[in-house]
Amino acid sequence: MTFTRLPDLALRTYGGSVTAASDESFAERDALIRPGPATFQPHTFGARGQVYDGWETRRRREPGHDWAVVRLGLPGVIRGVVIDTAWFKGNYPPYASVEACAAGGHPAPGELDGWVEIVPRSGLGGDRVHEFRVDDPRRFTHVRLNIFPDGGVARLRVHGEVVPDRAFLDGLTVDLAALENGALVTGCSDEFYSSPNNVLAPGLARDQSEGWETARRRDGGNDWLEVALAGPGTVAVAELDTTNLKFNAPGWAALSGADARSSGPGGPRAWFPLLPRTRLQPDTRHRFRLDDPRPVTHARLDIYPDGGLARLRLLGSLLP
Ligand SMILES: NC(=O)NC(NC(N)=O)C(=O)[O-]
Repeated sequence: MTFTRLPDLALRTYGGSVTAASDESFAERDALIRPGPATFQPHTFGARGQVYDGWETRRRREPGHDWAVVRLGLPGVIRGVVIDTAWFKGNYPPYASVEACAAGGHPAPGELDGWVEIVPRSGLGGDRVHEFRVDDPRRFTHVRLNIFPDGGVARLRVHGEVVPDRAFLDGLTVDLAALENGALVTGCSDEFYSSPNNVLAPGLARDQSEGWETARRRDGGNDWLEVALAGPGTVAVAELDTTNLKFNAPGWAALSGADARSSGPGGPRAWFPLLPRTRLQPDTRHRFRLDDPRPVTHARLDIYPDGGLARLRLLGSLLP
């Protein structure tokens, strides 16, 4: 699997923040982790110059280089970094590198230490997407983008596997299907309009695009997705949220569970029902108490016949 299929651990909507930068005279650092591709309108000049949807520093007149620190919304193992210089044509940085560090607690940017290089100083082009594979098995909480010597970067994507802090999971009732707890969509019938991992994202979906939406289905079948949960656990409450799906909510949904420890991670899943086929309403947060005490490692959501979902929450507890 290409690393760009993994969640972007730095994404603003996953709780990421650009906490410091050496300079942001031309365009604000926050744009680096905005969802979606960068936009551009030529000949749009503000008080600071041409307006860019990205982070852009001033032309340096002294030695040194510019940098921006990003706190990952979802700490984890970084599998690859994307540096996108979209629309920066005469003002892109010719070189960049990326460092990462792991910090506990809630440090201020200046208190971070133990930086290690995860992308060596590499050449960049203007208005281009650059993908760098990362091969370091450690869990990181922050990254630092260095650009040499200055210029503009539209987006920084930090793809990887979420590794949650177990201290905030063990012995508690948590969302076993949350991206931030380490859950991940492992299979899906259709992602025509938007990614199925969206249903595991933190917070509420602000609009239809922040949920999962499938194409209209014409073959008599039904759409579905499969989630690897945060770990083996029992599910007490299922929340199926169709918020923002007003004319395209599924008519019905069913939920199943499976314990992959009995069949092996790649083996066939022995699904058993957690919630029978149940009628759904558009634009509604549905909550259901489940009463099956069997532990599960995976969940499968079937929607009938198509549509999508804003969020899927599976509240329960991990096995000790
Ligand atoms: N935001 C800018 O105006 N940047 C630059 N200039 C133009 N025209 O884009 C530059 O780097 O001097």
